[in-house]
Amino acid sequence: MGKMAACRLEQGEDAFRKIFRLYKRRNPPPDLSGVVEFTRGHPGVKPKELTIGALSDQDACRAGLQPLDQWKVYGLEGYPGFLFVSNPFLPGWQHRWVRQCLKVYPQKPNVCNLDLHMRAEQTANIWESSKEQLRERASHRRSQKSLLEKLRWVTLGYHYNWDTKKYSVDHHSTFPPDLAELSRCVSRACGFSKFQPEAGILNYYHMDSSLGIHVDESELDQHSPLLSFCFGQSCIYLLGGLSRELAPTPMMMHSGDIMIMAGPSRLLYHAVPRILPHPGGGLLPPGLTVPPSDNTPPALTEPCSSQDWEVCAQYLHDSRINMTVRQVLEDGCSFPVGEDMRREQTHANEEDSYHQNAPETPAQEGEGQHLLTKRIKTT
Ligand SMILES: O=C(O)CCC(=O)C(=O)O
Ligand SMILES: [Fe+2]
Repeated sequence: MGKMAACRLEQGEDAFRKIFRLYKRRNPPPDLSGVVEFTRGHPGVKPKELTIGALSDQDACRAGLQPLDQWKVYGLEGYPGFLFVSNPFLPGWQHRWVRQCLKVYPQKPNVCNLDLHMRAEQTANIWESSKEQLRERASHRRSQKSLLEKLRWVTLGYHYNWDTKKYSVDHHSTFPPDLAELSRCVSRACGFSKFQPEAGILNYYHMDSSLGIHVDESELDQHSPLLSFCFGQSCIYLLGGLSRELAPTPMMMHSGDIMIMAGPSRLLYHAVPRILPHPGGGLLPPGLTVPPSDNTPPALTEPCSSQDWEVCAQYLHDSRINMTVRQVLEDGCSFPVGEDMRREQTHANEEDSYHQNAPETPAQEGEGQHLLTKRIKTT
C-alpha cells in the first residue's frame, strides 16, 4: 500500500479494524472487561418486552423454544433495530440444530466450501466419512483432519455466490423446512411476522478462526431482518456502524443465543475477531451438557440420537457454529430481469468496492470476508 493510503488509514478511517485487531490478539490477551454480556446488566443494555401471543407456546415448543414469556430479550443503546435473545432453547434442544448443521445441512444439494476443490463424490457424505475420525479423536488417537473439521461454510436456499457477491434465481435449492420454521417462529416472536427465510449461510469456526469485517448487503431485500443463531463455543462479536470509521461495540455470544439485525441495524458493519472457550469450564457450554431431549410430540426435527450426539459433542469441544438466515427478495418481488438487472448490477458493482481490496492493496487484517474460502480466517 502507498504511504498516503497507509496514512489515511491511521487517521481513523478504520476504527473498526483497530478494535478487530485488539480482540483478535493473543499476546498479551486483551482486557475483556468492556465486552457486553447481555445477561449481566451492562450499561446501554435495555431489557425488551415482546408481544406475548406473537408466538404460541405450541409453535415455540415444536421448534424447541421456550414459551415466549420466558425469553430474555435485550436491545442496545445506540443500535435501534438490534435485538439479542439470550438462549431461548428448551433444555436438550440445541443439540438437534447442531446435528442438523453437521449431519444434514452440509448434504447436497446444499453447497459448501469443500465443493470448491473436491469432486462431488468426495463431498457426497461429509458426516459419514468424518464420524469415525471424530470418535477416534475422543479416545485421543491421532488422526487426520476429517472433512467435517475442514468445513467452513454451507449455503442454503438461494446460494450466495462468493465471486459475484450475488444470489441468483438459477442457483437455488429448497430451504430446509425445519430451519425455515424455526426462523419464522423467532421472527414472529420479535415482531416480524412477514419474514420469509430464503437464504442461509452456516459458518463453522474453530478456536483460531475469525470472520472479517463486513456488511450483509447482497440481499435485494434489505428491510427484512437478518437472524443469527449461535451454537458451541463462545465468541466476541463486534457490532459497528454504517461506516468503518465508527468504533464497534464488543459483545459476547454464547451457545443458544440469537441476534436479530433489523431496521437501522440491518446494514451495520460487524465481525467475529475471536472464538473463546465458553465461560464456566468444562468442554461444552451448560446448554449442551444435558443429554439431547429424546422426544416431545410433535417436533420439527427428529431427536438427536446419542450416537450422533457423541460425534457432535466431540466436534463442539473446540468449535462454534453460526447459522444466519436472510430474506433475499422483497415481498411479492422476483429477481430483476433485463433493464432492471443492468441497473441492479451497476448499483451492486458500486457497492462491491466496499468489500474489495484495490488490486495493488494487500489484504488488511479483518477484511475480505467475501473472498471465497478466506471468509473464515484461521490464524
Ligand atoms: O458468526 C457470526 O456470528 C456472524 C456471521 C455473519 O456475520 C454472517 O454470516 O454474515
Ligand atoms: Fe454477517
